[in-house]
Amino acid sequence: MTVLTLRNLAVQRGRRQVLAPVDTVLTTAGMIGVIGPNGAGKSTLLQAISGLLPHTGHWQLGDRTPAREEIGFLPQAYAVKASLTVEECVLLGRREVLGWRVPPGARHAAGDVLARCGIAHLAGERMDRLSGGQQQLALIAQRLYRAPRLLILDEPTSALDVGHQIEVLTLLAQHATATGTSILLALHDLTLAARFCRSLILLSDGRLRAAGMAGAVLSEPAIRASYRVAPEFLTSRSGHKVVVPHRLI
Ligand SMILES: Nc1ncnc2c1ncn2[C@@H]1O[C@H](COP(=O)(O)OP(=O)(O)OP(=O)(O)O)[C@@H](O)[C@H]1O
Repeated sequence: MTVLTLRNLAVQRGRRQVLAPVDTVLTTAGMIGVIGPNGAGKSTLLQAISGLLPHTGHWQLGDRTPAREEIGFLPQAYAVKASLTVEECVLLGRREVLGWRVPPGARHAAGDVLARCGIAHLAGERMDRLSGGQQQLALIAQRLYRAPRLLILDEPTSALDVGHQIEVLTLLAQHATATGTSILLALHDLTLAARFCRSLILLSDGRLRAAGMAGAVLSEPAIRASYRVAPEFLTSRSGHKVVVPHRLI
């Protein structure tokens, strides 16, 4: 069982501390979700762990901090302008290993990842002619193809329809279990977070509000204080927790 340790991880942007020291230890069995309202510091935390933002404090996975090349990071949705095909985009995920000559086995493996992401039919399409959601699926496929030790995804389902949200989160959870990859991802949908993440980190106003097992983090007082909504908790027919936010009155 791998453990993610964050020790006083903090980020300063200019004169402002946008992330106050985060100090917690979580098991990475199952996915770890990072939740919190807009501007809470989710992207900041993920970018700091990815090595893209200078930070103070320390973090490690297991008994060491992984090198940059062992981390796969997918930033929040952005438009891809490159005139690459989807297959080429996926293959670029392992460019350092493959070089510019792509053996047939590598193309086969890329095709397999595209099929698992449900977009094998888009392999020959140009990235810059895809919809936002299709681009997001292609970029997730690229990160999976890269197969890093730690996969960090910033709102990977933000542009996806409900069917693809479930498909991608199921795929990521299976990938984590099958390969032992640790996955850390920011999510806005609390019902999806409850269903797919074993552990959660809840941030608001640049501070850690709660961390631990998903069921404990998604408490009425924590959600009320962080999101300023009154949550109603239901249980779906399949036994999953459903979080319905209501306006505070
Ligand atoms: N480039 C920047 N320069 C200065 N401050 C920034 C910059 N980017 C983000 N911030 C500030 O850092 C704080 C945390 O932002 P962050 O993007 O981490 O929030 P978030 O939880 O990911 O929000 P969202 O859900 O809206 O994506 C915000 O107050 C934001 O204004």
